[in-house]
Amino acid sequence: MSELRFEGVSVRYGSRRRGTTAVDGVDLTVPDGAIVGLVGESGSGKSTLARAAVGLAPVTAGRILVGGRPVRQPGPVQMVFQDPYSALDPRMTIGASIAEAIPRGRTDRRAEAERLLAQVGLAADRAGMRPAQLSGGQRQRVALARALAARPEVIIADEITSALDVSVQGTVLNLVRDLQERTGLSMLFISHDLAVVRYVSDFIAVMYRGRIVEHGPADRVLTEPEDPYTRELLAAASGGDVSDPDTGSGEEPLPVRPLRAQRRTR
Ligand SMILES: Nc1ncnc2c1ncn2[C@@H]1O[C@H](COP(=O)(O)OP(=O)(O)OP(=O)(O)O)[C@@H](O)[C@H]1O
Repeated sequence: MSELRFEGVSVRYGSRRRGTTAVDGVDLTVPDGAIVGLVGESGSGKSTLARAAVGLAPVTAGRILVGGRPVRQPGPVQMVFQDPYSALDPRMTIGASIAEAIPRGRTDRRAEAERLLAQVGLAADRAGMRPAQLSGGQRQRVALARALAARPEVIIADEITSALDVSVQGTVLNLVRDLQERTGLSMLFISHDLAVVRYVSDFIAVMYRGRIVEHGPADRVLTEPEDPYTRELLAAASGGDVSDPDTGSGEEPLPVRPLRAQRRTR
């Protein structure tokens, strides 16, 4: 896995006179093997920044590096979206969708697809099913398996739990943490919801009107926020509205401190 680095990245849509600067001179690093949570309200530019890393938004200034080299397309960054249907062909079986994303030259694609299914917590017999036969949470697991199939250096997850029931969000977040620990993935994890971001992140970056207004270790940003906008987000999220499946009923709110940071400091 590799570091993802945005250096002075700007993205502008539209004409010079009547356009929008969606991303405005962003410097942001996702260290090798870390999860960076990117949080901010709708329209702050999070998705545009992510899309720039996979060639889906025009970089008008700055550069994006993976492992110190300018990012190539198609390349080492894989993105998972809010709506897993965008990545999964409804006519294809789950197994075929995953196998299709495995780079050519690998011998047993079927076995590899089954290994990836297991890695995201789905039984091998799901391979013959189609997306419509799965729940939203299961589809998101398949989307993650498909992203992993491409052997990326970095994964960008853009609002991957936003369309899920609250009771399912926690299981997908736990999967993200487990995958990161097992594979050493570098990950940019985007959500408008700080309660979600703090559950998985080593570092948190806060985006507001196209700029990063705060960035630091998750613990520090959550306990000593420097920017007033971060404080607002914290106040809004302090109840914690994500269920943690590990706590039994699935209805317990998340603790205010992120579990990830707690584990690291034990
Ligand atoms: N293809 C596009 N053409 C023109 N403007 C765009 C385009 N995509 C995004 N924008 C604008 O760029 C700004 C940032 O949008 P973006 O979707 O990146 O924000 P976001 O923080 O990801 O919000 P959301 O979570 O709602 O997607 C917004 O003002 C949006 O209207």
